[in-house]
Parts: sequence; C-alpha cells; structure tokens
Amino acid sequence: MCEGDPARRDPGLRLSTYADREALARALAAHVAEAVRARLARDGAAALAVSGGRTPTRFFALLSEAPLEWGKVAVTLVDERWVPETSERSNAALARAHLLVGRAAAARFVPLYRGGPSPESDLADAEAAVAALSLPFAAVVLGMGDDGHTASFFPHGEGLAAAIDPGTQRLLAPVRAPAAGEPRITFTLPPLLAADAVFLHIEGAGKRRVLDAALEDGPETDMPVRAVLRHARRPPDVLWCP
Ligand SMILES: O=C1O[C@H](COP(=O)(O)O)[C@@H](O)[C@H](O)[C@H]1O
Repeated sequence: MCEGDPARRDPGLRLSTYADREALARALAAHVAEAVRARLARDGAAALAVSGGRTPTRFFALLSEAPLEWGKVAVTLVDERWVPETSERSNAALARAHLLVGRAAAARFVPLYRGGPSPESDLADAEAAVAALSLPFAAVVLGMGDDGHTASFFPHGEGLAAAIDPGTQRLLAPVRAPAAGEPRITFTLPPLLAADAVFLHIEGAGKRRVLDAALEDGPETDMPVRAVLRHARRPPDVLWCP
C-alpha cells in the first residue's frame, strides 16, 4: 500500500495497485475465474455480472480464455443502457464482442435490455430472467464513472433511491439521469453486494481522485459508489492502476 493511499483513511478498503492496465486485467481475470471456479465446484452452476463502459475490454479478453466449465456459467451485466445491441452504446454488445468469445463462448448470456420501449415496460421480464440465475453471483465486477456512478447508480438520478436502497427486494431498477444518456436498467444494490466476490475496477489518476472523494463523508446521492463502499458485507476488492 502506498503513501496517501485511501486505504489509510478507510482501514476496511481492500485496494490493490497495479503497474498498468495489462497487469490489472490479468489479476482481475484470475480473481474472477477463481470465484467462478469455486462456485462451480460447490453448486455445479455459477452466475457472473460484469460492467460495461470503456474500461473492461482487456479484462474481458483475458477472462474469456480462462479454463472454466463455461457451459455451466451464466453471464449478465450489472447495468445496461436502454439501447439495442446494434448500438455502440450497448453494454451487451461489448460483452458479446470481448467476453463471450473463445472458451467463454459456451457461457449463457442473459441480457438486461429486452427490446421493449423502456426499462419500465420490460422490468418484469428482465427481472424474471435474472431471478432464474444461480444467485447470489459468484462474482460482480463494477466500474466507476468520473462522476462517482457505479452500475447505473447515477448521482441524483430518478430512481436512484430505490436502486441503492439496501433493503429493497427488487433485483433490478430503472434509472434516468441527464449524465446517463439513455434510460438505464441496473441491478439494485442488494444482489450486487450479496455476491461471493465484489470487485471495483478503476483505472487512471482521475478515477483514483474520484475514489478518494467517495471515501470522504458525504451523501450517497452525490457519489453513489459510496453505497457500495459503505454497505458491502465485506469491503469490495478495489483494483486500480495509473
Ligand atoms: O455507463 C457506464 O459507465 C460505467 C463506467 O464506464 P467507463 O467507460 O468509465 O469504464 C460502467 O461501469 C457501467 O457499466 C456503464 O453502464
């Protein structure tokens, strides 16, 4: 741990620093594969939830080559932009292009976007699809935006309070926010935090400053990643590289 590390201010934070993106992606792929393998050994089936955005592509490529019984693994997204997979904004398209290839092509993908006009119109259908997964997740991999959002928990978003309610029984929630672009559908906080292993994958000096700020006192509605950091049963593993 280095000088000035936020872990010094928050003894519960499990922060690992890597030299570069490649080293981080390798480590994350190994950790996630280990969590999935452990669940497969125990239950014979496992579910994994990953993030979209720009950050995870190298991690996806490395994880896709992991020697796992992928045919027994279901993959879904922690959140989705309400766009079809033909859109370059689709998190599902990203996962299909970079993760559900190679060995991992044998995995079953469960998209959150269901093709209807809005997340609200398709919420019940999407929730039925994810409720059939082998929950809790073996692993959840979260990203974080420069505004402190994670999954689709956007600062002051419409639907945010319901999505980050630690007591909600819902698995999914619709969220809307100007910064989100499209309407969103997101896993709520409880199923994400119930995972056997929760990882927060962040890269770059800017996001490190955002993490530092999120570790300070302040409302979760300003920086919703705080909900993850504060309510996790066990602190999430934060993987960071400059
Ligand atoms: O919109 C989203 O953004 C976050 C962060 O994305 P990045 O491009 O900064 O890596 C991502 O974790 C989330 O899944 C996605 O929907």
